Amino acid sequence: MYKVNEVFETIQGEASYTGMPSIFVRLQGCPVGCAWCDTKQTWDVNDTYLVSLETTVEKKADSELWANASAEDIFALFQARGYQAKHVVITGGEPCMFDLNPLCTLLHANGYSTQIETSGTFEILAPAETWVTVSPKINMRGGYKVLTSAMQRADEIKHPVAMQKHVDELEQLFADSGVTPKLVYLQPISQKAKATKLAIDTCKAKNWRLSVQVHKYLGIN
Ligand SMILES: C[S@@+](CC[C@H](N)C(=O)[O-])C[C@H]1O[C@@H](n2cnc3c(N)ncnc32)[C@H](O)[C@@H]1O
Ligand SMILES: Nc1nc2[nH]cc(C(=O)O)c2c(=O)[nH]1
Ligand code: SF4
Ligand SMILES: [Mg+2]
Repeated sequence: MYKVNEVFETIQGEASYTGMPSIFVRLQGCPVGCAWCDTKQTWDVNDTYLVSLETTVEKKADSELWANASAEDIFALFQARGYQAKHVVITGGEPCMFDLNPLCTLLHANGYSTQIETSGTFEILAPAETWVTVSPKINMRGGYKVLTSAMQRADEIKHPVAMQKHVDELEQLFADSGVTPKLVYLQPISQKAKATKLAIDTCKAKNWRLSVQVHKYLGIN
């Protein structure tokens, strides 16, 4: 069973798939502890907040409510809701705390493409066709380390930045892991002007790409 915080249909707002109509499945639970995390409501799994899957879909605001659901339950929900998007983004929380093979395999068999948003701190259990976005978490409170296997599996790296230290840590990770990723995105933390300038200047200098969380500028999910 997967622990589901929310399911919604929107436009992917980050990195290579920006602009792609997508169904988001946000899973509950994350021990990594990024100070600037924009989804802190997904960190804890509290049995007091266990609800039905329907309830999580009808959320009007971020909350810690979550539901147990199988891959089949989640797919049935897409059909019941009449979602039209054919790309599914599995995020969290930290989705790689779950075995994502059953969900991705079922979705691929039904004509969907899949993408995972992960911190790279847990083994990635998903089919080869799944697009993997690793947003490596370096020196966060929870003390988790980015796995070299995650760096090797990544189709793209997306790194939130607010200060030069974050850029330096990323380059150190590339050196330590021996992985030189093909696609590197810098994402300004929380749309701050200083973070955005740093990201643009660094992208120009290193031939990396900018990812600006388009959904936040648009005021949509
Ligand atoms: C909320 S995380 C969930 C998936 C997974 N735990 C991870 O960190 O990749 C989804 C994406 O949002 C990014 N993110 C979280 N808070 C952010 C913020 N305040 N500003 C910019 N990006 C942020 C993360 O780095 C990650 O790329
Ligand atoms: N529109 C939209 N795009 C996103 N890309 C990654 C997101 C995430 O929270 O993982 C996200 C999100 O929450 N909304
Ligand atoms: S790893 Fe992802 S969900 Fe977990 S705290 Fe960091 S940004 Fe938030
Ligand atoms: Mg988000």
